[in-house]
Amino acid sequence: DLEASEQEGREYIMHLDKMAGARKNRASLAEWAYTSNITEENEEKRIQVQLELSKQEKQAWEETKMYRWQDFQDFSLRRMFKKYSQLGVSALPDDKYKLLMQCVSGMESNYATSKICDYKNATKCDLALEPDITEIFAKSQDPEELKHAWLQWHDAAGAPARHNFTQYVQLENEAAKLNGFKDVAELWQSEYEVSDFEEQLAKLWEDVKPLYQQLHAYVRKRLRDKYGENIVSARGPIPAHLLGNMWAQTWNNIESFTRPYPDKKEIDITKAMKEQNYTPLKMFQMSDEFFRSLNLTAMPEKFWKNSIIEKPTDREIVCHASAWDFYDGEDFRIKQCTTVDYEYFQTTHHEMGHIQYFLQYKHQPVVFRDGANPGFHEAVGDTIALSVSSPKHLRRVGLISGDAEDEQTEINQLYKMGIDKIVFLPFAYTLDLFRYGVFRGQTRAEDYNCHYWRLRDALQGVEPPAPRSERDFDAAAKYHVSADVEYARYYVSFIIQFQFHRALCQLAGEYVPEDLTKKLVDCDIYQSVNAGNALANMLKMGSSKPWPDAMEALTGQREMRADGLLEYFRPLYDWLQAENQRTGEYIGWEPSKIQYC
Ligand SMILES: C=C(C[SeH])C(=O)N1CCC[C@H]1C(=O)O
Ligand SMILES: [Zn+2]
Repeated sequence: DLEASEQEGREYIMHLDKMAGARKNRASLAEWAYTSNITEENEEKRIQVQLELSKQEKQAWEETKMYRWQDFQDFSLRRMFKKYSQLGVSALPDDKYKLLMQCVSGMESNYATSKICDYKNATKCDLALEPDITEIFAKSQDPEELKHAWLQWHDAAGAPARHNFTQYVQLENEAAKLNGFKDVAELWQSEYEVSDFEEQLAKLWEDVKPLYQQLHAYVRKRLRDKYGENIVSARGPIPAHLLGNMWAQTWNNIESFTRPYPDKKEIDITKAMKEQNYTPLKMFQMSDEFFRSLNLTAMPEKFWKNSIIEKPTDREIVCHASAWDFYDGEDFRIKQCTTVDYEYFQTTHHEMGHIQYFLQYKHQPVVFRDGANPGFHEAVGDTIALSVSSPKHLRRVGLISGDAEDEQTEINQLYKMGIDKIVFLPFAYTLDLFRYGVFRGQTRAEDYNCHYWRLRDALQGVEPPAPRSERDFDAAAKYHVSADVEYARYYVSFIIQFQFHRALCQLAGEYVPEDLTKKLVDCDIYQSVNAGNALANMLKMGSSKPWPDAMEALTGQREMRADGLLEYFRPLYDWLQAENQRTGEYIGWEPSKIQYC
């Protein structure tokens, strides 16, 4: 048959792209209907729509093979064809595709509806992750209560997912192979379009590890001072249930009793928010106002109408925060179970960052309406939140009252940022190193839990509160494992957001290297149209170019590097080294003595 010309190819792919937009709109609506009202009927409908759409995708995929797009002259046209030549899980035969959808849906609804019993009242068993268990981890300083909540949650949300997960691994790997990949690990890493992605992750970890070890040692000392050495050892990992978060992925809930200079004025943002009668809506309006102050796009009217920003009382929903693009250029939504506190103030900016990215690239062909790589999409909101969480900005909006800036206050501030941003890295790295091993067959189902804890012990220096076995499956007690969401994107985000922040701060005139009156830690880009325009120019690109081009457009660098993060936390690193020297705290940790293999 005649080789279709490049012009025919262009007409074909633009038509295909329009059809893909309508398909993705239908898929998003069915997904939204299910995750915002978890019922058998809505689950059935969602799977039905996914099945129908996968047939249409397969049909379109067959047609793209008619074109020798690899020889086309136009870069964008070649890139569009390349992306459409990847079918994803739709490459599976219908029966296996349906089974895979059922496995993931089963894990996700188990996670979303899991409940545990109250520590003091064993007959009250309606405690949900949000807000109940999250509140226990934010407030309780009773190791036994925290251990109870940790164990019950892992029993309810982790172990029951093991069978579905094992089947999901098998089917996802089959789909990956049908797309020409060895396994899902390779498929996931192909999203980053570099041949040495895993080596880059390892290199970044080597760069940050010394800083993490110093912070880990300092926190272990403070927790041992508080709970005693029978609960927190001098040289071992930190028990995971004492760090203020179910997964020990962010430690900001223990800041009040571990911060370096406790006699400095308390800066409790959550308390101030409550005292000032903040509501979830006000949090969203403040975030929207920040983005508009940068000359970025306001949330459209449908956003305010269709979003779900508080947990409904009349039905079960997936509470894990999410941002949605309905691919029609008008309908964009957030679904989250907001509570009025500092953590959700951050999350609101995180999700609004996703929506801003959707708005900035909505003119792109559907196939380019994506982050430059998955990490970029996770970094936008967090980058804005780095300005919002600066003392300068919090003072501007009245969430902290004036306090003379001095060395000790700055160390307290960097500590507060560090127990959020530095400690997250080994957690994120562990989660996908674990799953890479599973998808590659290096970790068999009978070793899931042992390998998961070996990695968390070795990389994060945390240990479970009690012995674990293969009757458990603790990895699935984390949303992203139960919901089939890749996690290296957050590891990448927590690195590159500091490269973005530094570049934006320079553009805003808020940061001047070597100028002590313009320090990175004090930077707040609020109202800087200059910074906002540069950010918008990068976001508008979507995934139309390889991500080094997007990174270069904003930062002048073409690779992800830890230098932004290390520069930001430099004063804290120096302080921690001196402090751990002073107390003689052991740096690093010996293997856990808890039985988990
Ligand atoms: C807020 C979201 C939705 Se994209 C999220 O999953 N995050 C944001 C930070 C890390 C990760 C998590 O909660 O584990
Ligand atoms: Zn996100």
